[in-house]
Amino acid sequence: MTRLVIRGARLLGADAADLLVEDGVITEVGSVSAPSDAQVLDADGLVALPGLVDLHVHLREPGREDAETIATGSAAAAAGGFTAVFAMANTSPVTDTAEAAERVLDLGRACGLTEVVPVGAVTKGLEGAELAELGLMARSRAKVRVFSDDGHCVHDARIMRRALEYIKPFGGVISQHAQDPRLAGREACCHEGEVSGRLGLPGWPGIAEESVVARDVMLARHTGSRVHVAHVSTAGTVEVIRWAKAQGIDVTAEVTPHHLALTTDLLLGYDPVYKVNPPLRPSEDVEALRAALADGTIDAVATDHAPHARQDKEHAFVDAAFGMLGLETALSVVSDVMVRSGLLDWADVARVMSAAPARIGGLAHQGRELAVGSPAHITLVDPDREVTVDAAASRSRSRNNPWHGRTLRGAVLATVHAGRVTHDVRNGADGAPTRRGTERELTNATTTGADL
Ligand SMILES: NC(=O)N[C@@H](CC(=O)O)C(=O)O
Ligand SMILES: [Zn+2]
Ligand SMILES: [Zn+2]
Repeated sequence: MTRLVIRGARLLGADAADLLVEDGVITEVGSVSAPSDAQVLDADGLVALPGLVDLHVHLREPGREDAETIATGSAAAAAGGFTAVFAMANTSPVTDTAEAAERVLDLGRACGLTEVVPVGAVTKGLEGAELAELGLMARSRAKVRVFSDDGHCVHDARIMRRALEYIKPFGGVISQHAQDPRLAGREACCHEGEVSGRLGLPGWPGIAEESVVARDVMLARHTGSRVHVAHVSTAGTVEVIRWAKAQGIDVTAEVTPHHLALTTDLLLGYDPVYKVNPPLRPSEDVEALRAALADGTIDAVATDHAPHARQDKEHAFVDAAFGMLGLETALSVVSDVMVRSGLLDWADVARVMSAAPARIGGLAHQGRELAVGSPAHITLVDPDREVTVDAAASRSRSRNNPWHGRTLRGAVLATVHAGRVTHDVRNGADGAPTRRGTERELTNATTTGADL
């Protein structure tokens, strides 16, 4: 039996306590006398959250292992406090078959640093024309429940309707990248507004998102099925979701840390690190997103971690790839922007970064209260620790980190996944030994030949 004792953690809504973990399950909460064979993790003064769950990451494997692999992405996830991540289907080949989904699942398990849950494509090849094998993916070992063409919008209303009907019997959900392709064309690369005018860049208007979300909530109502709105970025979308929820429509939504914190004016320096889809919006939108996360209109925070190799990102703004890293900084950004301002407390963070995403994604064993009988997925947070982000220190294989050089308050110090410590910053100076340890495990455990 493997045993772990977590000493003196601040549990939500309770006093500090020790946790005894045996074979991956919490077996005692209170004052625990450590068995002699137990590993001990000091959590004095740290907030213990249920392991964080990310509904939206891009791990790039298979196809773009030069940007990220399931191994490097898993290491970044563990460092960010995540015990489960949903890997988007826009890989090469696309995750649009049961075999492809099982392969992602198996690669994630071989790493063992976090649960890697494959997202299935809605349409074959993400082409928007023909439904993918939704039922086969759902019935596979990967038990796919979340389907998304993310990177592309399921823009054909008839396909969206069919997909919603199809996934309803097995409790699936469609995560929609809401972007009307006619209102925000391929060339659109920043928010349509004053800044796009000044920069002379083609704009992506908020209505391109809002109009698709309005249509989709009506399709969800019509089919009685479930829609999840990926990376909500505008105040107008928040209004639509608020209305839909008030009608009892089965809709959920996520917001990214970057849309909660960063605004369009960062683009004035033409730095492609800030190029992302949907684009950074003006501060009025950012304010509305924060308020919506605080009042529950937006259910979850999801990173949309989107690593890109240098040769794809370091271009003139119009030509650079869309996307930014997010896994390692998410908790710190949420702490800095939402907790310090008093908009959320730590119990709310547990809800929006763990319980809600676990529920939306259908993971019954994740997002659970830290109590006897729960699986030991635990994230230990120091709410007062200041971190200055260093892109070069990332576990990710890519360096498109918009937080580089910024100081954020609140940080993940350790992560426990299924009873195993997958990250511990204090395990030596600046976390370096942890990192080496992690990398050794990774190179041993994967077949990708990742030269970490
Ligand atoms: N968010 C992004 O800017 N890019 C994502 C795709 C997506 O989430 O739409 C990517 O795959 O790089
Ligand atoms: Zn997207
Ligand atoms: Zn995405």
